[in-house]
Amino acid sequence: MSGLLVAATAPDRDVDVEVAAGPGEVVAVLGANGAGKSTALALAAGLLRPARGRVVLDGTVLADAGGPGRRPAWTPPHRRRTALMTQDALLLPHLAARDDVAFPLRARGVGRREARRRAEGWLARVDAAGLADRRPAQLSGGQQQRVALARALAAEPRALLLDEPTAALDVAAAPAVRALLAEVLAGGDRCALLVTHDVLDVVALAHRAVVLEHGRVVEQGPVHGPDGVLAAPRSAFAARLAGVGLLRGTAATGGLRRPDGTLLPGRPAPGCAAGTAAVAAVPPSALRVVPAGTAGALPLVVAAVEPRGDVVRLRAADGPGGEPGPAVDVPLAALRPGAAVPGATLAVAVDAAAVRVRAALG
Ligand SMILES: Nc1ncnc2c1ncn2[C@@H]1O[C@H](COP(=O)(O)OP(=O)(O)OP(=O)(O)O)[C@@H](O)[C@H]1O
Repeated sequence: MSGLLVAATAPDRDVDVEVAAGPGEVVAVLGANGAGKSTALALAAGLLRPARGRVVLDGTVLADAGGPGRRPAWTPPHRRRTALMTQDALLLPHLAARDDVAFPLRARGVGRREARRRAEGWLARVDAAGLADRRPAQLSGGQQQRVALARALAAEPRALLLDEPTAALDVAAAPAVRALLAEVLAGGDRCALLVTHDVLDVVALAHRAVVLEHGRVVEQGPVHGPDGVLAAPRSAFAARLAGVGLLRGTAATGGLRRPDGTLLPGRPAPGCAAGTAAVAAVPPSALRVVPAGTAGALPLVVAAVEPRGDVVRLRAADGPGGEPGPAVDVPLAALRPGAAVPGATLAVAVDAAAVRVRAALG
């Protein structure tokens, strides 16, 4: 099998994940702090030995804890054809960028001159040719990440492991590094796992996403499309990341039956049978404030008020499982006195076509 499979339990941590990336696929690994994202990458990179399960890259078993009919196996990190890039570039302080990038090549036995020549090529690849002679102290955060990416690529990995690569960068540097990653990740059959808390990284770089909670995969699917993890999330974490409200109930013809008996209009996804536990993903664009008493309107009790440019986002309280409450955007000039305060009750019309109803997570 081509691509990367991490189906393993970490030692001494309550993390037991199954994450796969096919050839050329970028998989975003999402979840709250402590969910197990970095642990999944550490298992792939060989920084942790699995207590159970295995890690396989392009059909080669990199790690196997062994078991009935399976021998234990272990490939050390530097032999794995994986490259890890973290939010801190971790460049060696005494080395010029050229020598830092040449480091993995030298470790693989490439001669000094040839390693430097190739290192310069990789620096050029990440638009950092002019930085070859500089040491880390002479580089900005964004420049350091470019050099770190060149070093990762120099190892010619089959799997790139990116742990919050844009998290430490300022608002000017992050888009440039993101664009560079998009270029590097596009095409070819090298796969990647991308840990991020940034929805822009997810939409710009990833094809699929897995969501971890307490060391387990709770949700996975494509990033894009109407039933993707962002448009139709099923976990509270993915809904919050996507800026989408999430309501619980049971699937019904024409929407979601809420515990209070009201029907939230929406489109049940294929296979989401009426009467089964379900969640509705409600983007702010699906809601519109209408005059009180409008036929079919639902009440929204404001819990939080967030100014956003020329609109104010009025958000209902979170659900019992921490699901983000649905929110409606109201143009500043259209706000009535008393509407933009916690406790206010608004009437909202729901665009059923924009609300996706999917089976609740087990
Ligand atoms: N070095 C360690 N030794 C023991 N337990 C650890 C270690 N590092 C992390 N853990 C535990 O393993 C679990 C998963 O941590 P991990 O760092 O993988 O989460 P994460 O999703 O990457 O979080 P974050 O977003 O904060 O980076 C947590 O319970 C954490 O406390």
